[in-house]
Amino acid sequence: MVFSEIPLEEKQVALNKLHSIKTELAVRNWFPGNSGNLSLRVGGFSPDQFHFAVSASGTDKPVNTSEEFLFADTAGYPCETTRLKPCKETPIHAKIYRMTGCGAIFHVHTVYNSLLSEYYGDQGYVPAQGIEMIKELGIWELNTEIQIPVLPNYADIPSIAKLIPGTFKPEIPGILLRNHGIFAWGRDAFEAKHHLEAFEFIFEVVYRGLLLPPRR
Ligand SMILES: CSCCC(=O)C(=O)COP(=O)(O)O
Ligand SMILES: [Zn+2]
Repeated sequence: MVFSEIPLEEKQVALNKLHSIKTELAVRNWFPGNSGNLSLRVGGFSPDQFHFAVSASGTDKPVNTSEEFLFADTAGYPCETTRLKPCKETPIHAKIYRMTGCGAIFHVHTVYNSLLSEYYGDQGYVPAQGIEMIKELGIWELNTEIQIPVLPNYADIPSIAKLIPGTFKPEIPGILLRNHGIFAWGRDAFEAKHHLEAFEFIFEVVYRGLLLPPRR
């Protein structure tokens, strides 16, 4: 489907949805220092052609303006005339859409995801086991260990995007950038938010668990 064929109504619904999620996550202080970005796919999907609404770069997320989002194409380029620039991590969003066919991707920097991605960065994943919240990622095996991939935090974002296929685990709807933040995705905005919340809960449990003294 070409961009102009996507109904205006669908585009407006996507923008409204992203705006309300942005507001909700900002209240939790999940966008400190202008960090983080959000995207939501619109129209049909094929790995070679899709479009998504994405945060404009450098916006102060807790502040509401009329210039928060724009639409980008498969390559991450704007597909409309706008003075806004897509977020710096748009090539990562585009790569995740291409690989997963998901419907929404949310990226946040938090203290827990930053600390754990650095702590476990050398081994390339954050391990988590026996935490009930893992079920919210759609993984129901009892006491299973999940491994949340950690990618290097290169300054050149397309170089990070190229590494995604090598670390991608279809059962884990998220990846970390080392000492940077998480990208969590889902079939739609509801599921992506749900996954993001589950990851952040898991990170807090893992982090706090590392601080507990050994049992006597
Ligand atoms: C401390 S923010 C550095 C850029 C970044 O990682 C981010 O998530 C925000 O980038 P944007 O282009 O969306 O402003
Ligand atoms: Zn970031």
